[in-house]
Amino acid sequence: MFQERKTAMTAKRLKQPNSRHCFVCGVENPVGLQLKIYQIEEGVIETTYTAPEHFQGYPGVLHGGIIATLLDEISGRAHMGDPSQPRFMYTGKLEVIYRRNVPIGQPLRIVGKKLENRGRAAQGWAGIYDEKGNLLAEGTTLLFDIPPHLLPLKDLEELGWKVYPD
Ligand SMILES: CCCCCCCCCCCCCCCC(=O)SCCNC(=O)CCNC(=O)[C@H](O)C(C)(C)COP(=O)(O)OP(=O)(O)OC[C@H]1O[C@@H](n2cnc3c(N)ncnc32)[C@H](O)[C@@H]1OP(=O)(O)O
Repeated sequence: MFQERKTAMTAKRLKQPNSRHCFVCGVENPVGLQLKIYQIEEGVIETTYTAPEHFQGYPGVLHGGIIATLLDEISGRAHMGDPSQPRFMYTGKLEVIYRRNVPIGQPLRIVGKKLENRGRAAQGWAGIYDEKGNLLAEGTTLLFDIPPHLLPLKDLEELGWKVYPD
C-alpha cells in the first residue's frame, strides 16, 4: 500500500539528507533507525518504518520512547526545507498523544508538517499511521533555530550530511 503511494508521488518526492551518526537518520549508526525521509511537498515530509522486536515495551507494542523519538525527528525535519540551505532546529518541547498502540513488525507511515513560524522559533507536527491510515500517535514540537556558532555548515559533508541515493 505504501509502495503504491510512493510511486504515485515520485514526481514530487525529494529525498532529504541523512547524517552519519544520528540515532534516527545516521547511515552508519548500527543501532539507529536509519530512516529515509522524503519531502512530498513544501513543509510536508514522510518516511516509512517497521519497528523491530527489540524496540517493544508491552508485547507487540512499540515502546513510547521510540514513538516520541520518531515524532520528534519527523516534526523537526518538516522545517528543514531546501537541502542546500537546511534549517537545523533544536527541540525545546515535545507533546505526544498516544492514541492507539503502535505495533511492532508492521509497516508504519510517519508524516511531518511545518506549523507556524515565530522568528527563531517554530512549531512542528508529526503523526504515525498504520497501513490502513489510522492515526496511532501524534506529536507537536516547539523548535528553536540552532545558534549559528554551533552550526559548522561548512563541515556538513564531513559530518556525512548529504543526500544518499536510494
Ligand atoms: C550541527 C549540524 C549537524 C548536521 C548533521 C546532523 C544532523 C542530525 C539530524 C537532525 C535532526 C535531529 C532532530 C532531533 C531533535 C533533537 O533531538 S534536538 C536535541 C534535544 N534538544 C535540545 O538539546 C535543546 C536544549 N535546549 C536548548 O538548547 C535551549 O533551551 C533552547 C531550546 C535553544 C532555548 O534556549 P534559548 O534560545 O536560550 O531560549 P530563551 O531565549 O531562554 O527563550 C526564548 C523563548 O522561548 C521559551 N522557551 C525556551 N525554552 C523553552 C522550552 N524548552 N519550552 C518552551 N518554551 C521555551 C522561553 O520561555 C522564551 O519565551 P518568551 O519569554 O520569549 O515568551
